[in-house]
Amino acid sequence: MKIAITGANGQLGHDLVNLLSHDHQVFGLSRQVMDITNFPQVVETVQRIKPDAIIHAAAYTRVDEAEHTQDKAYLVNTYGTRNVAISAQQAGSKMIYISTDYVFDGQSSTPYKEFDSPNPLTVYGKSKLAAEEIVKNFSNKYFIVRTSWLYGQYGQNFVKTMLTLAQLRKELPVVFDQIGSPTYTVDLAYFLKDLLQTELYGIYHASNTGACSWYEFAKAVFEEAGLDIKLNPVETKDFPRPARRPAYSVLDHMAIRLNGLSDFRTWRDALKEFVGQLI
Ligand SMILES: NC(=O)C1=CN([C@@H]2O[C@H](COP(=O)(O)OP(=O)(O)OC[C@H]3O[C@@H](n4cnc5c(N)ncnc54)[C@H](O)[C@@H]3O)[C@@H](O)[C@H]2O)C=CC1
Repeated sequence: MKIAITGANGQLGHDLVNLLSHDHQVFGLSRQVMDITNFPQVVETVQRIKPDAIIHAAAYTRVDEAEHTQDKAYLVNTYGTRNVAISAQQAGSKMIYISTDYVFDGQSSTPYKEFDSPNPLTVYGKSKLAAEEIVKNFSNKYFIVRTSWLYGQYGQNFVKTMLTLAQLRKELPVVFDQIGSPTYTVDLAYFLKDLLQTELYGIYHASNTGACSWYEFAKAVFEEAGLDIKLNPVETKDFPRPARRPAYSVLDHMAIRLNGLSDFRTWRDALKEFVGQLI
C-alpha cells in the first residue's frame, strides 16, 4: 500500500513511519514538507502521492498553550484536518484521524464507549472534536481513532520527564486524581497498521488496556527503571494548569471487540518494554 503520514516528526508519526516502512511505500510528511494549514499545498501533495491511505497524526498538541492561542489550535487541528480530509476524499484514500480522550469531560466513572457523548473541557479538546465532525462530513472512508496519554521514543512525554526529573530530585509530587490509560506509540502504530488493511470504518478507542493515575504511572516508571524516588500524591487543584484535564478518561474498546480486531496489551507490560529499551 501507499501510505502518507502527517506529523511524521511527532511522537506517533515517527513510530508509524518506522513500522509501516517495512511492508509499505511510506510518505512521511513533516510540517516542512506539507503544512496542513496550507490548503493548496495539501491538495497538491496528496494528489501527487495518490496514497491508498492517509494517517493524519499532525496536530497542535500544546494543551495548556491552546487555552491562550485558540485560533492557532483551531487552525491546525480543525481546519488543517479539513484540508487533509478533503484531499483524502479527492484522492480516494482511506483516512485515519488520530483523536483524543480529551473529547470527554471525565465525569464518568466507567470507561467511555465510542458512542458516548463527548463534552470537551479545553480548547484543544474542542478543536479535536470539531475535526472529528469534519472528517465524518468530508471523508467516506474514515477511521477516527481516539487514544490517550501517549509516550514513545521520539519527542517529550511523561515517562521521559519523570526519568529526567529523577536525575535532579529524590522526591516528586504527582497528581493522583486523574485516571487514564498510558499508551505506547509503538503499540498504537501496530494497531493502526492492522486497521488500515480493513474497511471496518468508524470510531475506535485505542489505548493500552487497564488504567491508572499519573501517580501510579510515575510509580511504575520508577519501578521499571529501578529508581528509588519518593512520590508524593497531590490533587489536581494543588497543581493548577491553564487547561482543565478530565478526571477520568479511560476508553472502552467496544469497537475493537465488536469488529473482532486484536486488542492492546496492558499499559504496564508496554511500559516495561519501553523503559527497558530506554535505559
Ligand atoms: N500526546 C498525547 O498524549 C496524545 C496525543 N493525541 C493525538 O495523537 C496525535 C499524535 O500526537 P503526538 O505524536 O504526541 O504529537 P506531537 O506533538 O509529538 O506531533 C505532532 C506533529 O504535528 C506536527 N504539526 C504541527 N502543526 C503542523 C502543521 N501546521 N502542519 C503539519 N504538521 C504539523 C508537528 O510538527 C509534530 O511533528 C495527535 O493528533 C494528538 O492530538 C491523542 C491523545 C493523547
